[in-house]
Amino acid sequence: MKIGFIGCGNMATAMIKGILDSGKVTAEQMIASAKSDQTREKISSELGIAAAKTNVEVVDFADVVFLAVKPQYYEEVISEIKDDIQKNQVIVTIAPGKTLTWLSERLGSEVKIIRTMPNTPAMVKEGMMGMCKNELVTDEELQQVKEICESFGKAEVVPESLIDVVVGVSGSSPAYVFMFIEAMADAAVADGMPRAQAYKFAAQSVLGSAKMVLETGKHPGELKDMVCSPGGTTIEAVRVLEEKGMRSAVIEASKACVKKGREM
Ligand SMILES: NC(=O)C1=CN([C@@H]2O[C@H](COP(=O)(O)OP(=O)(O)OC[C@H]3O[C@@H](n4cnc5c(N)ncnc54)[C@H](OP(=O)(O)O)[C@@H]3O)[C@@H](O)[C@H]2O)C=CC1
Ligand SMILES: O=C(O)[C@@H]1CCC=N1
Repeated sequence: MKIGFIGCGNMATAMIKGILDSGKVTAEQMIASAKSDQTREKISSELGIAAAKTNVEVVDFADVVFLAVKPQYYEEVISEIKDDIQKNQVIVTIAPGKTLTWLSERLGSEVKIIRTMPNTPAMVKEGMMGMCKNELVTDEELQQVKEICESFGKAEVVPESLIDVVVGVSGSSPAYVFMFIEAMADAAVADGMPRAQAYKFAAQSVLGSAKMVLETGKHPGELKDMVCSPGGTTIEAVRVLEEKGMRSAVIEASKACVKKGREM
């Protein structure tokens, strides 16, 4: 299978590296385009795959084409490539807000489309992706693309109605987690710990806690209770987090994120 990326920024670079490292596809089977000469140079030198001069070149080469430009450029890029898309090709989108209906109206009603929402932890092969398809994509084609995407993390098929929710819970959420890590480290620095050490302690605690949720199958509340000794330190922190509205802040932030995605 030949894979192409239109746009090669943060998200595409992470995905391409994961795909290449998995060995499922060779560098000769991949191509990517970008706006600037500088990025095209990086595609050849850092990723070691062909750098396309035009977006049409990507479509002419690949069986599966990822649209990895910012949502505001989707319309422009689609009008550039739509006449070159063949019936057996699959177009994979990664932008928030661009529904299968919106995409079909612009790409053409006969085009196979998979709509996904990845996240940047793909850079360390710990991504989380939600994906859905239009009726022209076969289950086998969806499975093939899913397997490619699993080379940079986990992927799950969801109904399209949940893709905006995926933006809130995993597409954008790494940003909230980084803020949480930064804040915990700031507190440690305030109490005298060197900054680099503070990031390590904070990040490893988040990594370990996330693993506990995934690997023990226990309710997060139960895991929280296991840390809170009666009359101890943790329950004091939990009391202040509740007082400051931590859970509500996260819920409201995530709902604002989902709302924005629906409006895009
Ligand atoms: N960043 C994230 O955490 C996530 C992003 N996404 C989605 O991924 C998509 C890409 O985001 P991200 O990687 O962060 O963005 P970047 O800005 O990092 O990358 C965008 C890329 O698109 C290229 N580009 C711009 N215009 C064109 C064009 N007309 N033709 C070809 N290439 C073009 C740019 O080229 P150049 O480098 O030359 O400027 C750049 O390589 C977006 O739709 C975003 O919503 C989804 C989930 C998470
Ligand atoms: O902020 C954004 O719009 C993109 C989509 C999800 C993460 N980044």
